[in-house]
Amino acid sequence: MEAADPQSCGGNPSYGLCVKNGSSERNSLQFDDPIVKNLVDNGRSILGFSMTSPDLVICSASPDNAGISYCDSPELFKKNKNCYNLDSSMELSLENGINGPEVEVYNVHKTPTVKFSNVCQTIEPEEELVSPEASFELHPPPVTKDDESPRDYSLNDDEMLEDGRVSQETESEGSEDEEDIGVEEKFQKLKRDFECQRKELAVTRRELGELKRENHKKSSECQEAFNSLNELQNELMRKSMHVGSLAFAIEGQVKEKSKWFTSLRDLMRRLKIMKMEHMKLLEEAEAYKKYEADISEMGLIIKSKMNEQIELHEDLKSKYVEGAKVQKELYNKVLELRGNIRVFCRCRPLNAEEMKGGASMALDFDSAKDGELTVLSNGSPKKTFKFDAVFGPQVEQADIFEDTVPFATSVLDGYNVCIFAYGQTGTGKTFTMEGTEEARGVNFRTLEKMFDIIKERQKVYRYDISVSVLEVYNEQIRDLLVSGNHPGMSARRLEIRQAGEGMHIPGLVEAHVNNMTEVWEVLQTGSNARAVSSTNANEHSSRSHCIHCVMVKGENLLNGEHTRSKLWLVDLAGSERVAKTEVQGDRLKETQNINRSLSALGDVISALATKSSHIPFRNSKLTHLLQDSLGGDSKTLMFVQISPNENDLGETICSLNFASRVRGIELGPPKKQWDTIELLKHKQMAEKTKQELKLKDFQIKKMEETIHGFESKMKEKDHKNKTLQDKVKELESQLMIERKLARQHVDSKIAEQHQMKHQEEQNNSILRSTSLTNRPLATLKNFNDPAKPLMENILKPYSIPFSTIESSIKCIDHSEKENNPDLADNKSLLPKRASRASMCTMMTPRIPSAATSRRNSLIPLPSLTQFQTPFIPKLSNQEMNEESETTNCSQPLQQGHSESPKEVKSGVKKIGSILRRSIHKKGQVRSPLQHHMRKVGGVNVGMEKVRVSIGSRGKLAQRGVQVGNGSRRGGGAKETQHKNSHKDKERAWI
Ligand SMILES: Nc1ncnc2c1ncn2[C@@H]1O[C@H](COP(=O)(O)OP(=O)(O)OP(=O)(O)O)[C@@H](O)[C@H]1O
Repeated sequence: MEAADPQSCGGNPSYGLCVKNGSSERNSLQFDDPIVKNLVDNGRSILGFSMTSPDLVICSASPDNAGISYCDSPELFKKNKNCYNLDSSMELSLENGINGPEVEVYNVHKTPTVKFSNVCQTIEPEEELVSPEASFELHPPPVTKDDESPRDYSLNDDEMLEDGRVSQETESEGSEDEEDIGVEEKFQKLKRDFECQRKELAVTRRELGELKRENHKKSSECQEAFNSLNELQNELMRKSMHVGSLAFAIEGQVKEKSKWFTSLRDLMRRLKIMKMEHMKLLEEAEAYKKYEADISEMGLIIKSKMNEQIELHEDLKSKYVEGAKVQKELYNKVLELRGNIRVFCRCRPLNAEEMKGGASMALDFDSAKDGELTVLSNGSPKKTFKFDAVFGPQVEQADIFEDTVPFATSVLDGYNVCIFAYGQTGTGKTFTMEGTEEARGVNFRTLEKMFDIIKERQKVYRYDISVSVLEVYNEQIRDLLVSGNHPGMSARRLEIRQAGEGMHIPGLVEAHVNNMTEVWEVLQTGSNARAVSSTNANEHSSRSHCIHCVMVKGENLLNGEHTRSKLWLVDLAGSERVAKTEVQGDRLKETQNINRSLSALGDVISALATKSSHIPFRNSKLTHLLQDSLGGDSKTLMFVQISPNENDLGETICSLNFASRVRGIELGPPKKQWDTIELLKHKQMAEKTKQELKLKDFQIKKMEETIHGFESKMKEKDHKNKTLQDKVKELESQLMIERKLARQHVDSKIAEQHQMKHQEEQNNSILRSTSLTNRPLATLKNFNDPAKPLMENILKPYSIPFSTIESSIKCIDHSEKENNPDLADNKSLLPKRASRASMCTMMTPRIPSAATSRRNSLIPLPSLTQFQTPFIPKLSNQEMNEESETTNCSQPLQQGHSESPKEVKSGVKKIGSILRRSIHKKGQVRSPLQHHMRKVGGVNVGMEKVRVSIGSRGKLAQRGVQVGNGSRRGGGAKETQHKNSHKDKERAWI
């Protein structure tokens, strides 16, 4: 069967069916209705389904029949315009399926429109949809009135006869001039043709009936698909709602989580700071521990030193005991010497001149060993003197010094010692004291001995020796070590001052000597500077009293004792008789001064001998200077020098008498000359050390206290750290509990939602059943009557006013729901939503919704906005109400009159694309969406992370959904079968 070409049919605007016979004869059945032409055109309907294929509906916007789509191809439209009457239009409704009798043709002033259904867009244009698939809902087509019987496009026999008659009349009128026989034959032929055509028409009618039935089948399948599509949309809607609520819950959880994280971060920072402080305190504590260890080490060292000192002290004590013994022995010897003044008598030998003059010896030295000296007069003993020692003319310098050594020792022991030589001029005083280079005198030897002893004592004692050399010349003190002081020259006068430690001459040069070389130089310097002149008695007579003052500072290294002692080595000027020496001028003056000072010395000695209360030390410079040595607390050694010449006997006896008086002086026990300054210094040092020890003890106590304080602080810090760590742990545990509670809350919400949905569905089903029961029995009969068209049965329940659905759509603001789960959970809104969903669930066999997988992102797909913008705004409230009303009315095909063809086109396109996409999504894996969501990137990253963190919850939710659908599990096998069949159908459609 082919659609007849209008042009081939004589250019008549009317159309018909051309039937090919087996004899290749082409008979055409012409119809005025262009729809019939469309039905048979190329075996495919421009309505979108094939007349020859059982696959039925191919969506006009389907890419499979893009070139044959209905009304969306301008070419076809143009072609149709060219082919049909320009003014004619048609209007088909797929809502009622492709039902031949239901196809109505309108001739004039009709706009070709196609009404799939009243597409109910549940999502407002401004809404942020979660899923485009969930954003629309296709409602079943409006009800076709039962009383509207489908128009039968078949031609009646009468009409055909009339047509034949008409054609016969026209032919007969046209063939008046033809022959009668031919007419009869033609008539018969035409009659036969007519009969054939009638038969063919009957066949065609049967075929048309078959086509109708097939059409019914296809329409029922289409309705099923439509219902399943609605079901899927509703499921998608529910899922999107669920996803929105989940997203809101997640957002809340994320916010709470961020708060917890910030608090946790703060706590961690505090903990870090506390840890840093703890580390610092630990370091300080370690440092203090080190200090403590150092202090303990110091204490140990001090203790060891103390022990050493104690040992040394003990050693010194023992040594001191030994020294004390020696000292006692020496003291006993001194006592044996009758006091502290020892007098040695030395007689010089006769000089060559005296020997020439035949001088005789006036002294007897036979008992000299016993310290006795006998003065002879004319060969007979005149007087005997007893001295500590008597040295004859042949006694050498060294022998004399042997008895002098103890005085040197006494000086280093801290005693003041005075060794002086007294005697007549020229008797050898200078020789005894100074000596010569070959025969050193007492001065040199004493100092030498002293240095020897110092060397011996250097490990125990430390000495400082300085030497001053001065002379008393004409009652003036002269410093012989000052350069430029020449004899006879006026020099700066030195005065004697009384100091704490004795007599002191300010400005006197003190030459420090460390060895005998230096001593010799000093002695030579002084000797050279001494005033010496030649007299009758002595070629080199000393005209002054020469005094060597050796100052000794000793320090006992063991006990720290300091001593300051003096050794006076005095070479007195020789007494002489003026008449005898016959001196004049300066020599006389010098002699007078010398004798005066010697007389003063004699007076002092006499006073000391008689223990006079007044000792005239100040009568002369000499006695004043030797006050310490003669005073009693020093040791004195006097060499009384005598001449053996009988001519000098008088002077000898005077000298011996003087010496005898000196020897008779009983001086008190010598006193050790302690260095009081050093003693004071040591006392101060001892006090200082005591104070330092006290301070150190105080510091040690303070350090111990600080260490104790730090330890207590450390303990406090440790306690604080522990408490903080416990707090952190508590907070973490609280956070975990909160997370668990939030998860449980979300899961419970999801479960509640599912339960609510389930209940609502049940309620709605009950309501629908009640509404069905309230319906007329005829309708129910029709519904249950399989002979009736399925669309009639299906579309009946959709008589619910659409305004309620629309209002429910309006009321549900998805954006608000997503941001406010309470709103989403609002029970007042749920029935509206449920009423919309129930329209699909009640009347169609329930297609179990497969557990739709969660979307990978919550952001809307780009296609949604494209879809919403042109289409959704058109569905205003009024329009929707109108549409719902018109849906209820008997003319469903007139609903789209208010819409322009372009809008309808775009709407149809979008609906088709959405349907295709949703079916494609249902039939295929959701990978495209996932792929798309992965591409979304930046915005979705945060939520993606959150999703990862709540993945288990998502699973739980999915489980919850499955649990919520537990009632469906009973028919699980059936459902799966149904699913598979449904999917197979979808694939077949695609
Ligand atoms: N024991 C002695 N052995 C040898 N020579 C001596 C001895 N004593 C004195 N002489 C000599 O006698 C001389 C005079 O001696 P010295 O100058 O020492 O006497 P003096 O007492 O100091 O006289 P003055 O009082 O005038 O100074 C010197 O030449 C000295 O060498």
